[in-house]
Amino acid sequence: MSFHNQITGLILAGGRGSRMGSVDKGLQPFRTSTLIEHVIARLAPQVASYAINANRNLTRYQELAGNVPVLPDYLDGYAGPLAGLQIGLQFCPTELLLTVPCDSPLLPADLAQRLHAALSEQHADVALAVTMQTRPDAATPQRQLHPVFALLKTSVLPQLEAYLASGERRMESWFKSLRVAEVLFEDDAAFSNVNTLEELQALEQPLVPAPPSQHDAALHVEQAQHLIAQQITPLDASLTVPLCSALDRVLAQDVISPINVPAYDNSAMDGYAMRGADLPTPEQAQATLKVIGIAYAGRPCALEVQAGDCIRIMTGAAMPAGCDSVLPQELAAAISENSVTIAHGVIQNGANRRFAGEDLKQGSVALAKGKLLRPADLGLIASLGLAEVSVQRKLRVAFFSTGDELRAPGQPLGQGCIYDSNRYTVFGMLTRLGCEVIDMGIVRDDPQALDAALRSACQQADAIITSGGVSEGAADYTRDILASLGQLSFWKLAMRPGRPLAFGQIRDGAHSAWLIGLPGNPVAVAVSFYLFARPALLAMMGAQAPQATLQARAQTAIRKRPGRTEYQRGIISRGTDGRPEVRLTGAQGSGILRSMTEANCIVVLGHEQGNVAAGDMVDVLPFEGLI
Ligand SMILES: Nc1nc2c(c(=O)[nH]1)N[C@H]1C(S)=C(S)[C@@H](COP(=O)(O)OP(=O)(O)OC[C@H]3O[C@@H](n4cnc5c(N)ncnc54)[C@H](O)[C@@H]3O)O[C@H]1N2
Ligand code: MOO
Ligand SMILES: [Mg+2]
Repeated sequence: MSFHNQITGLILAGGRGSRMGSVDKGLQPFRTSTLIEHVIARLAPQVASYAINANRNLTRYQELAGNVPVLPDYLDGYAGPLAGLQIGLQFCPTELLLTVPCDSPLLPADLAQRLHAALSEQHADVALAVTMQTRPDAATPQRQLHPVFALLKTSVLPQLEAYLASGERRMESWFKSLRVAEVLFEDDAAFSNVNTLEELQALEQPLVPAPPSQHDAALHVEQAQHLIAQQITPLDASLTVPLCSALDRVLAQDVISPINVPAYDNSAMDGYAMRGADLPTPEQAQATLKVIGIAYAGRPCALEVQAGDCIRIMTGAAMPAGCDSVLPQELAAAISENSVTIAHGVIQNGANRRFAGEDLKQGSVALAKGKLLRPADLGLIASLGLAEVSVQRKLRVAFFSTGDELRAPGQPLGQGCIYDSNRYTVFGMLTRLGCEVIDMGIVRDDPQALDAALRSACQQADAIITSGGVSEGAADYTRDILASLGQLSFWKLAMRPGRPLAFGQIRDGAHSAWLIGLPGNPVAVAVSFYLFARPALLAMMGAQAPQATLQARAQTAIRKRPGRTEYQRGIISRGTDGRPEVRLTGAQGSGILRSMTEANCIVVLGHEQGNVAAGDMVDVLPFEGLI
């Protein structure tokens, strides 16, 4: 049996938040949501189900987590984490309970898996996370226990209850009475918890932009993305287009609903509209109502029902005066030409009535500026009666490949030459992003040719995407020309593939354009486009389109060197237990484009991460929706 099925998660959110001014920590805003939502996103894939231990705002927690159990302490007076553990163990439906605090939003994705392995191997009662921390006052790293990150057997509950009954409340000293397995985690930051609002702010801004003098330092992926996001502002250019031309474009203004949707109360079923007051009581068992008229969608019935009356009604027809409930016709006990019989208990008072404005209220924001318009968005705008919509003008993006060895498909291939594939990958990605593309072909490895091509692109385009010539070879000129025409922001990244990438802005006369110089290797082109060109272009469009990662279990071990982020081509599928699992597509060389076409996702292995064992959870970026 997979370890997931044996583990119930418990998020400890029952503290006073004293050092944060007594706020409810789990509900504090963090990045785009709340602390606890980040914890849930990390914990949920690792466990069969989870509950929250909270002592305040119970309904709010329930709403955020989608109706998971929210358990207040059994002991009174904010008795600390052991009180949370007690109620968690009492509730726990599985053999094992995994606790995590609500204020550690970066908790490890492989926490459950690694604690579980140690617990089983060492036949322990509890497995705890440990990291090595170097404190300013100590010369060597010290072992730091994280007792709130614990995997426990539920069989320890009687021991915990006896300990609490003796008046004890300290967690670490209780653990001393148990068989404990300690598991060393490398990434200390994953256990960072937030005690003060200052710490929260510090965690919100972990990305320190590199100073301009450090162009040559290899930036972390997140630092580079942060620099791009800091520098790019949306173009201020919109136009009004007919609805059918707005698909895949970015909304330039909020769409405000001019009407209530639906505009009037109506029926959700074909059946009989009636007064809920006429439904039979248990004593009556049945009631027979007189059918006095018929209501169609688009043809309302003007009659008003009196006690004992009903009106035959079609789905979407306006509710007739006096009616508040609809009996679906298949639930009637008997139907004759002029009457319908209803048994007790088949519908509730108010059933099957759609209220005016239940979808959208007049004057409310139906869609927010920045939305990338998908088919359902067009439908929603149409449902408001709007035939046109204000969208961002299409981004104009010029692109070309660089390299003396490149030949266009369809041309003969000379000695030492290869076909230009990057331009077609880039064309596809730009087109999918809804850009107006300007294909400038192949440019030779020649500084003058490159200078001329970039100036011409700058005259025509908002952004320029090139490939090749950004590394340190004798024929790699892109960075130098970029620097001579404007400003190079950074070029070297701690990632693979895609180590070199030139990002900056160039000017020619009154025109300026952002330049993203992708590396030449074909897989590096695709990966770098995803990670840097896509967010940069979307930011220029003013679009809100975050990349969604998900987690999957690695089917095999993956080799990974800490100190750079790696992106490996993978195939994600549903495992025999119904959960996502991922395998690599084979050789990962950055020139092997075939393994990119075989893949349906990229496995993202974080900067600090080391080797991945088979069965570990890894982050995955699905291609669907990206390219
Ligand atoms: N001494 C070092 N050499 C290299 C390093 C390094 O750190 N030190 N980095 C390697 C990495 S990683 C990459 S990625 C490449 C990046 O190279 P460039 O951006 O300078 O690109 P080129 O040198 O022009 O070409 C590299 C490679 O890609 C092929 N290529 C180029 N354009 C296309 C195209 N349009 N279609 C298909 N294939 C293309 C080209 O023929 C080369 O094989 O540098 C490494 N070197
Ligand atoms: O960035 Mo390179 O793609 O590792 O060859
Ligand atoms: Mg090169």
